Amino acid sequence: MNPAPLSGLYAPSLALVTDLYQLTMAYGYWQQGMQDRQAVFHLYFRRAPFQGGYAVAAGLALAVNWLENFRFSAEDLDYLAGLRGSKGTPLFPREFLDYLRDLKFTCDIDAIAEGTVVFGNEPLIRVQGPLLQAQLLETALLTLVNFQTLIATKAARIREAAGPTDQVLEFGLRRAQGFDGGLGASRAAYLGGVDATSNVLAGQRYGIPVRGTHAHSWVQAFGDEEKAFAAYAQAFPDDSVFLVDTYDTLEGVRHAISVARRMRADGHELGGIRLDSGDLAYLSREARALLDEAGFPNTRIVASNDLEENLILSLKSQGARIDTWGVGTQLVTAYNQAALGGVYKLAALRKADDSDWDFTLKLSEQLVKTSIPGILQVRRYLTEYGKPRADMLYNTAEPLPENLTLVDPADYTRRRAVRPEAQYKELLEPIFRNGRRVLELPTLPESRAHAQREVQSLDPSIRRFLNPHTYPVGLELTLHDYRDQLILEKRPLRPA
Ligand SMILES: Nc1ncnc2c1ncn2[C@@H]1O[C@H](COP(=O)(O)OP(=O)(O)OP(=O)(O)O)[C@@H](O)[C@H]1O
Ligand SMILES: O=P(O)(O)OC[C@H]1O[C@H](OP(=O)(O)OP(=O)(O)O)[C@H](O)[C@@H]1O
Ligand SMILES: O=C(O)c1cccnc1
Repeated sequence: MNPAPLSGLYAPSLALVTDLYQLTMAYGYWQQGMQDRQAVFHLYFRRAPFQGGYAVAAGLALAVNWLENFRFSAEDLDYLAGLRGSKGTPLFPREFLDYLRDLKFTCDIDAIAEGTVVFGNEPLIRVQGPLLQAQLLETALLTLVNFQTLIATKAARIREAAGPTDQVLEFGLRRAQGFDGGLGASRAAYLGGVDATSNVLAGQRYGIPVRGTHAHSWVQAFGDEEKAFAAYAQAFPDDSVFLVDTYDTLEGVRHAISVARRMRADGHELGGIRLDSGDLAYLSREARALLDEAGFPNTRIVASNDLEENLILSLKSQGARIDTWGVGTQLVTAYNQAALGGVYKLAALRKADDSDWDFTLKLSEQLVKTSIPGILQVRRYLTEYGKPRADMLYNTAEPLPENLTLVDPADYTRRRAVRPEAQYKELLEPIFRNGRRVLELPTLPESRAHAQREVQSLDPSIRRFLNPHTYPVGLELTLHDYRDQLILEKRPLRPA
């Protein structure tokens, strides 16, 4: 189960998941007769989130699902017909709305597979097609890819801290940014590396394994911890994890052990205990000792309480004996970085007489924020062991020189020569041609497995949380020179 069916939580048509200005620009292009000029847009972010060294690309399957359902329904058009400008006249004439009604999606889309590690300035999605259509895709593509990539990256960091063998459970729904935030976060968190979610709707929609323990209310409802545990064990004799901190954590562990003994006499094993407050390092060590002494070395210790990657690392360094991490708020809200600042920029436009491309850029006072012109591809060079070594952005509309040089877009004096024999792969792959999907997308578990291999293939210096190394992403020299020339042409010469 991969793309979300566009039903239930959503309206049947989602073309109105956009900003008004996309539609006003679309109308303007149509009025000017520019609607079918071929255009190229790139979707990319400038800096990896969480001050980290990488991001995990995510959201493509949701974007594909949205694109395959892209159409303006009768209700959408009725609504747009009712919009008025400040003088009270209709914003959009009927002829334009008829045009939207008959609009067929015909773009070519290339994208980087979900789960791939990506870096600043790299197009995750490249859209080539009629200007009006390509413009209309901006907002929804950004909404989907920014959030999914943000949360998948956070999950990958939490997975990194927990290590390959601990279990990581996502418990965030109650603290998420609404139903849709919770659903999307559960998907992205699974893709990024958590093992399961407590979010049942995400389980149903995406096939993510669902897991859980019980709340304090369960214990409170019985008033007596042992009775509460025994009752839970009666309901789920082979699937019980007892929350032991309602009154006194270590007393709670003793009560759990006493119930676990009775369960064993009946042929069942206690799955685990959960700690949700207090000093998790100390309490988990003490709990482990009590469980081991009592003959329950395989009973798992789950911890929760505002956990995130740095806290997990700290708990591990304190010798915590936690083997299952329940992570909610910090993961699904990407607590320390509210959003990924991905952008969608026009990079090429056919000339009015269709004779050639004009490559376009958006200037900025800061060079790093100036966009990159061209019809870009991302080429990833690999070490002899197949690990990422450096990425090159190049313009596919121009011939590549024989000797390739990468130029750091933030500092043109930093360059690397590409060895001619270096192995590489092209990251942007065709997803749509002329509006038709040409690639079977991987399933969500396949993308998740890909993400884990990808993150592990990065050098630890790039994966670390504190001051990670910058992975080299360079512009191919002729692209760099061309961009520089365009910047100089466009930048006004100010008086000294
Ligand atoms: N050994 C530890 N080292 C660092 N941080 C810890 C340690 N143990 C717990 N924490 C974290 O400290 C924060 C505060 O936990 P603590 O249980 O003291 O307060 P609390 O959440 O207010 O407790 P309660 O749920 O009882 O109100 C949580 O994020 C928790 O995960
Ligand atoms: O801390 P988070 O990372 O967000 O993980 C989710 C939290 O949600 C629950 O607490 P809550 O107080 O809502 O309910 P409970 O403790 O009674 O289950 C759970 O016990 C976790 O502490
Ligand atoms: O199952 C759990 O333990 C759980 C679920 C949601 C939030 N906190 C904990």
